[in-house]
Amino acid sequence: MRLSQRILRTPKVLITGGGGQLGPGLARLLREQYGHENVVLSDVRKPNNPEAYNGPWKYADVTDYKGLEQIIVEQDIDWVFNFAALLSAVSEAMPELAYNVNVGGCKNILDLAKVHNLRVFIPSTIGAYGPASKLTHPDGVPDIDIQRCTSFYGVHKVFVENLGENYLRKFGVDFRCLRYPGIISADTEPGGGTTDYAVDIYKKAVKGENYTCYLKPDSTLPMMHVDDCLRATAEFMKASEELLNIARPGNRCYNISAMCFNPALVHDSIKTHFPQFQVDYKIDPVRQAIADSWPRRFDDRNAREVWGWDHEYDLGRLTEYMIQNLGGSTATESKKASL
Ligand SMILES: NC(=O)c1ccc[n+]([C@@H]2O[C@H](COP(=O)([O-])OP(=O)(O)OC[C@H]3O[C@@H](n4cnc5c(N)ncnc54)[C@H](O)[C@@H]3O)[C@@H](O)[C@H]2O)c1
Ligand SMILES: C[C@@H](O)[C@H](N)C(=O)O
Repeated sequence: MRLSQRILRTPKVLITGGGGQLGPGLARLLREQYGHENVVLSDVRKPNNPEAYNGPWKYADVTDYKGLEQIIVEQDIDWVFNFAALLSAVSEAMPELAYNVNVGGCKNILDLAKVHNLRVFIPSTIGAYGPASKLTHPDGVPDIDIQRCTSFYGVHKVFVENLGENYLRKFGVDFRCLRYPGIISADTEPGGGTTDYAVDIYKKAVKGENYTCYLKPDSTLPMMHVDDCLRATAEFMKASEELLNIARPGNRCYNISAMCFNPALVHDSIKTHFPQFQVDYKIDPVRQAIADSWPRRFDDRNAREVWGWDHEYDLGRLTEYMIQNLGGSTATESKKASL
């Protein structure tokens, strides 16, 4: 009964925390697939992106259960993508608020999913693993590993991964979760994470300025182009409940991976287009400690085998994309222009 209802109609979607780095792009993608009126974008801050004006926009605070419930009922929501969060560096600076949003907000969403029969997507992160994982699995941390995190953000995410899977087992809530790498986008700002340097470095290069990096040159982390991340999210959310239940019963948290790099490698990649571009280093101890505790590589073979995940962007393609979309010219374009 529940399943057939979900299959028969176009889902009505709510994106919470939708005014950040990832929400606007997800809304754009889902509106192309399900129709503009069927995707409600929401946040606690005023609309700050063009997508907010391309369809319904609501104020929604994930720590306010009743307020969320009102939107879910009035808008007849079927699927929720909960993007509301405080990222790793901000969570270290504001741990109480971070707990309320990252844990309390997700608990509200899961409770509402139980009451109103929702499919729920809550992203997790490479930050859901602690220092032991990268030592035990230097070639790629797998989906199932000991998760002893040393950042508040990581601790919150691990709790929500486990709570979501327990709501699946005990109450049948259709909870889904992908552990994202650091995400790189050209048209939206990163929200205060440890991986933000990988966006900022391109902005400086395109402006013709040098960059001072807060992570060490060899701090390797898993990274991903935003289009790969959002496509994975949309595809995973569409995968049938039967497929996911049969493949890995009770288990709904998948790693996804595309590339791994560090500041020195991005610098080299940018220099193939801007040979004069310089990077120096002024280490931020808080973000460096977080980066040091995270996996350098991610093993995402379950996502690839079970529901067909694959990435499109590697570092070379990412660099070309960032330069073009931030208004610069790649080496090939500059060469053509000079002929
Ligand atoms: N961007 C990445 O590199 C990355 C990597 C791994 C996981 N993730 C996860 O993806 C999700 C989206 O990340 P993002 O980069 O867009 O984050 P972001 O920080 O850019 O945006 C988060 C949004 O949440 C909103 N918000 C804060 N408190 C809220 C509240 N009480 N109620 C509703 N909204 C609230 C903020 O206003 C902000 O617009 C998060 O769960 C994050 O942990 C992101
Ligand atoms: C990796 C991810 O969770 C986020 N970009 C952060 O650095 O906090």
